[in-house]
Amino acid sequence: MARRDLLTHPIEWIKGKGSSSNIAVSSRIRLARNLRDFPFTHRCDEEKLLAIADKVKQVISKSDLLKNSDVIEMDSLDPLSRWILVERHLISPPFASGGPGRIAVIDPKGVISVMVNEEDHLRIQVILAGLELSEVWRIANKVEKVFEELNYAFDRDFGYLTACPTNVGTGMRASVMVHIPALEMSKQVTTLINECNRIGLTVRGTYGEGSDVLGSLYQISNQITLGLSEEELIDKVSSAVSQVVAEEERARTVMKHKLGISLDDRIWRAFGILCYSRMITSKEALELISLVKMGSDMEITPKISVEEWNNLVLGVQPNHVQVYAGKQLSPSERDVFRATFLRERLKTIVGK
Ligand SMILES: Nc1ncnc2c1ncn2[C@@H]1O[C@H](COP(=O)(O)OP(=O)(O)OP(=O)(O)O)[C@@H](O)[C@H]1O
Repeated sequence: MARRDLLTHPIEWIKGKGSSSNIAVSSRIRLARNLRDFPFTHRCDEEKLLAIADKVKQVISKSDLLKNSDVIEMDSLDPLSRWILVERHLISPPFASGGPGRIAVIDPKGVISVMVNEEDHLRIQVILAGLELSEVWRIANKVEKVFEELNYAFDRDFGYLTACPTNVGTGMRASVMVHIPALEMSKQVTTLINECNRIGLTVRGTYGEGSDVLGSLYQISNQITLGLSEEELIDKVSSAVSQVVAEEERARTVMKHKLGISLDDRIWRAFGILCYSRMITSKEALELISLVKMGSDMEITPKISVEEWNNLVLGVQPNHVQVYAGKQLSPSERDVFRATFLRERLKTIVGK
């Protein structure tokens, strides 16, 4: 796939259709599965990794659900294109380093993506907008069935066997990306993280384990995979996220009462910088976009739809900027390009 096509390939979650999607941006389930007849990926030589990839490709070619998907060999993509897939949440950052037998399978709607030969032989991922883990689970289950003929490594006592013991059991991580600027501004995030940890959930940065939080986007997911059923884990994450959504809404109302005009001023200043700056880093842009989105939700600044917001968030990421520009840019040229991109996009949004 050409780089430009990677940017125009549909991705369902960007559209923002789904419950509470102004705060619960996207729901994701990933299932880790391994093939019984092969060692875990870190113990496989190149020949075995390629054999796994071949088996997966054969199954895909026969599957009604997946046969029209793009099957992308990581090593056939240049690094920039790989990072576009990461920024769009279709593959994980470690997978972008490529390697033999590493393929990404992406369905035409951009709902399903499967990483082959990541930490596990198969990492099945489904993402939809909003707090929609049950629907995501329904789809993930169907994808899981497609690959079942490859004979999953499964133990009657432990469940699905995975390369990292923390995933043994269901092999499932159910996560929801939440946009919580008001909880951040009112310094309630540490309490939220502690509360989540206490009930067996974990809070991660925007791009998963070990990544930074960008533009107040946090990922809440199950920590344990053993001892509870998939449905129980999904219920646990869903009800915690519903509470977080309610707390974020409450924090916004309290902030509006407490800060009044100074909150309006802060949000309008963010809006002004996005509309008029001539150079801007991705970090600053994401922080300001986050404030302006909250301002739009609170009817302080002009309406920005969830889809427009998601496109702004993706569009300011370093690799997206590079591809939009169509040529290699230095970091400061990127900042100039990003500022121009934002001015133009916001003009269109405000002019609607
Ligand atoms: N709710 C979500 N919406 C969109 N993208 C998500 C969501 N949750 C996770 N991701 C993306 O999935 C990728 C992997 O995230 P993370 O490392 O947390 O999960 P994992 O690979 O399932 O976990 P593990 O650490 O157990 O291997 C990241 O790029 C992250 O952006």
